[in-house]
Amino acid sequence: MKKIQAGVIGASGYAGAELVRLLWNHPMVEVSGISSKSYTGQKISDLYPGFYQICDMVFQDEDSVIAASDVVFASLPHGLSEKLARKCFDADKIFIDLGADFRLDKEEDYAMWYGLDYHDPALHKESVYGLPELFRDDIKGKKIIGNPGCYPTSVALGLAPIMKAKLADCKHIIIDSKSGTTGSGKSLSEATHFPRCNESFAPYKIASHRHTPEIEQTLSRLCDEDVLINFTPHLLPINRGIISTMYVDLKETMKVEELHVLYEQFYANEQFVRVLPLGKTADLKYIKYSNYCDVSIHLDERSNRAIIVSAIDNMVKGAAGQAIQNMNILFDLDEGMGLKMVAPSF
Ligand SMILES: NC(=O)C1=CN([C@@H]2O[C@H](COP(=O)(O)OP(=O)(O)OC[C@H]3O[C@@H](n4cnc5c(N)ncnc54)[C@H](OP(=O)(O)O)[C@@H]3O)[C@@H](O)[C@H]2O)C=CC1
Ligand SMILES: CC(=O)N[C@@H](CCC(=O)OP(=O)(O)O)C(=O)O
Repeated sequence: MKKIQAGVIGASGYAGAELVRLLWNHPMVEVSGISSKSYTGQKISDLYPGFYQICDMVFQDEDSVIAASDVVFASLPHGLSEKLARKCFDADKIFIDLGADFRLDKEEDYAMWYGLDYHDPALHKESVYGLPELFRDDIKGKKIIGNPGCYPTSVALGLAPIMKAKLADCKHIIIDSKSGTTGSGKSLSEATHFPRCNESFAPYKIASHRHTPEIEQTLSRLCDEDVLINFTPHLLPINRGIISTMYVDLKETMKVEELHVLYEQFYANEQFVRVLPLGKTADLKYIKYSNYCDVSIHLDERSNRAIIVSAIDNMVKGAAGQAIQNMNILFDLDEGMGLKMVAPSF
């Protein structure tokens, strides 16, 4: 069978380079081209020596990558993807955007939280929010995918069974998330500078993080009611991983065993969401470098408050791995192809 020609725009960035790493080992993919503006003409292996003698591809311009590809992944700062998506759409190529440009249904949310406008609104009607476990049927047959944000992936997978069963008090959901520093990309920033973040731990963007509308959009869609959250991200002094602890007041009195059964049934057919046995707690250790999302179920019986913990690798399930899952769906392949790696245990 002919291999899929897959190109990566923004392959010099963290999420882009992770895409190249994963696509390189995908049995049905040939990496057709990689782009960077700052490193055009240089090899990816010069920038990231882990690729040396395995993938010594040279960074090209964006148009050359698009021309050579059946599917184009874009991993760029927000606001740069619309024009590329238009080129791909008109050329009948699939476009998978790792940024936020195709994630939000309402243009006013994008304007409010990202300070940007849609320049090609018609294109957004052709796109779909690509969270496979929750919206798989909507993804099939689409040409433009808005790959979910990293925090929103961990939250949506963690809360979907409760939301779908309409068990949550939708106006009082508290989400406390922690991310490793690769979440902020390769640019040098004060917050992620080693002596600043090492041996430190603090929340940031309290009540103002741009993932808030994306999380509310997904949770509202699942329960058919307007959801209001308090979302507090924290910066963890580690490279990879997101752990989200979520507090939900339940409308009915439940036993933790009942809640656990609800989750086990909801995710019974999902290969990348692992509902942990009761008594276990999701832990970044066991999902790093993998496409798995671990979810552990807890209940404070005194307050009838469910406490759900989810863990993902922000670079894999939170970005590149999920994007490849979407590609597999669109090309009618096994959804887990190229993604079934087990996390290292130490
Ligand atoms: N890091 C993460 O955990 C996650 C990231 N994402 C999203 O993925 C996207 C990429 O993020 P990340 O890899 O972390 O970011 P990086 O800063 O590491 O990489 C950004 C990439 O964009 C390119 N770029 C920057 N400015 C421009 C420009 N003006 N024109 C063309 N290319 C440009 C850079 O290329 P150059 O070499 O030319 O500088 C680089 O390849 C973002 O939208 C981010 O929100 C999504 C989920 C998780
Ligand atoms: C630690 C850190 O800085 N994380 C980033 C996560 C956002 C990200 O990666 O962008 P997406 O919207 O594409 O998911 C942040 O808080 O902005």
